[in-house]
Amino acid sequence: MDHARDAHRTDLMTITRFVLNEQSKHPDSRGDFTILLNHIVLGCKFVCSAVNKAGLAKLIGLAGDTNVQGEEQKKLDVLSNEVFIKALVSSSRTCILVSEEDEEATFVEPSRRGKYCVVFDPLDGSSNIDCGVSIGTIFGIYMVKDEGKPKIDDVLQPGKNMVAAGYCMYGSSCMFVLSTGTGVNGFTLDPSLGEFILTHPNIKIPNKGKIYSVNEGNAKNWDNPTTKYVENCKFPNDGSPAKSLRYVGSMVADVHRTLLYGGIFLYPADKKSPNGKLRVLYEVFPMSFLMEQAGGQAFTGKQRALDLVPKKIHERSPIFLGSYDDVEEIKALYAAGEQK
Ligand SMILES: O=P(O)(O)OC[C@H]1O[C@](O)(COP(=O)(O)O)[C@@H](O)[C@@H]1O
Repeated sequence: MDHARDAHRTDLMTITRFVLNEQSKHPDSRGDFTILLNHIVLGCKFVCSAVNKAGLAKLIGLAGDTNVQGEEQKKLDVLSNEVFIKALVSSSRTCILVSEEDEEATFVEPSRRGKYCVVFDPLDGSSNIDCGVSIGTIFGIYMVKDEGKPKIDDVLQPGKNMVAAGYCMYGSSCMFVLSTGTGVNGFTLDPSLGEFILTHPNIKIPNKGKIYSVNEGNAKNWDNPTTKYVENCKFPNDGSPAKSLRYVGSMVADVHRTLLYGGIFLYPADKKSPNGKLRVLYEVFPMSFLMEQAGGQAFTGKQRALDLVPKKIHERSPIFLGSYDDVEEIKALYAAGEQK
């Protein structure tokens, strides 16, 4: 699809108009879904402007605290987290919030409570924040079972139960990519309008790609199927050309490229981190939801990623996601490994 040529055909479809149209697919939510998404969009615009002027506004560097992951928090991590917590609570459409930066889930007070649970990574790619390389925000949305009595089990659900997921990438352009369960659409922020405009309608990932994306620095600790798969990418044994390696080190940026160009992104388990590094609720699930909606797939090394049932809110899982045929290859290697 030639997005630039088709842009005029999407007749300046703003994300607000788009979501309003989507709203008709959520007849039960009385506009709640639109209001919630507009508050997430507002949070992304706020963070986008803070990231753009980080160097000028002394927002570079460490905040001085450590988060639940044991990571030193960056000033922008803390600011982004506060922005999204405020935006989500002020929407009066949420009841449980799970953030990468907060040890415990936030239960919204009854007077401002709504029916949605939001899991999010307010600023993903922290290792790239201070050098201006693309970073992003990732989110997933669940419906609460009983609005009157929200429980932590309402977010410890399989990823396939999410009603929407998305990310916002703060890169050379600011892009908001969203799925509400009926395909994936991309919106580019027009800074002069302050509006996200539909520029990438109905994104479909190519069935097979020419790119693999992994931190090869961990190679010595990988298991056999992963080692074999990456070896095949570099030295294909079927005469096909070698894949190119691309790795930004920000999941949002690496997954965004994979979604548009095809190929595979993997963060496997290794001897040092047997559950991998990436968090199930607010990294693995939203990206897997988007990948499946775009025609790709997401695999943990053992199962379909969206079938996972997390036991803890900051649980980690290995992940292999991207073009359908590329992920099939690694699934076959793990299946073969199991037979041995
Ligand atoms: O530096 P590594 O080990 O390759 O890890 C990079 C991965 O870690 C992350 O930065 C983790 O996310 P946070 O920065 O939000 O903690 C991902 O964005 C990225 O894919």
